[in-house]
Amino acid sequence: MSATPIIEAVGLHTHLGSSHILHGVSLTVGRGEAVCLLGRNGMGKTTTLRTILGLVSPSRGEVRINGQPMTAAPPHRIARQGIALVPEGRGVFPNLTVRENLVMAARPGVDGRRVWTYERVLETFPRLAERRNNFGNQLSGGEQQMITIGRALMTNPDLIILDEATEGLAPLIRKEIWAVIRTIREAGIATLLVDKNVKDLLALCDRALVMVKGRIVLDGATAGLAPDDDALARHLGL
Ligand SMILES: Nc1ncnc2c1ncn2[C@@H]1O[C@H](COP(=O)(O)OP(=O)(O)OP(=O)(O)O)[C@@H](O)[C@H]1O
Repeated sequence: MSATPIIEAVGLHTHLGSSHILHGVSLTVGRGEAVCLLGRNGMGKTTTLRTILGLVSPSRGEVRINGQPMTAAPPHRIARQGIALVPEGRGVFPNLTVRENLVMAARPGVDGRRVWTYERVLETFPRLAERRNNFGNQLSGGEQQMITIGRALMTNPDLIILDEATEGLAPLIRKEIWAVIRTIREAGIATLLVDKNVKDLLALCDRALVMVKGRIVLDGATAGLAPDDDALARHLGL
């Protein structure tokens, strides 16, 4: 196993319009590591992800992916480094079947492996297996979110980034999605998760980062953090 982190962000400053949103954000995600990024609304979590993924350019700071400089690189180059994004909202094609939605995303991983096949994704999401011949527009919100995660898996990634993947989903579906994240983690794929369900995230992740007003104020193992931890509660307004 290589010690080079998959993602290394160093001192990122990002402006959106005339607003200075990120104030020197540094973070790493190592191989196989599950990391969550926590923070109240508007603290800069999505902006951090977008800066790392090349969707916005930082005014200062550096992004390295697998040790290579990738600051503001085009998003498809970053994707080719084995990084898959599951965005907030769905993006499922309404006129394609579940099978077509999944298969169109298939591609080998960075090292050429093709371990995540259509069949394996259906085994991971029995609910999608039942619906495999349905069209995208016949699916519930939770099923659509499962497709977006399934599509990310079909790219045989080293890291999956999930931004609010369980937003607006029923508790039962949310539980199913967390179970899949656990499976993904056990398969050795790193995850970077942003979500509002702090308790669930602490139970799922190895490490937690907490953002306040564009800065990372806490970075530590989740093993030492309880959901009612004082510092955590203060920063998250729990
Ligand atoms: N296009 C924009 N121009 C100016 N400010 C923006 C723009 N987009 C977002 N912001 C501001 O940037 C700040 C950080 O937003 P960001 O979406 O990164 O926060 P977040 O922590 O992901 O919050 P949320 O959980 O609400 O998505 C917010 O205060 C937001 O109002």
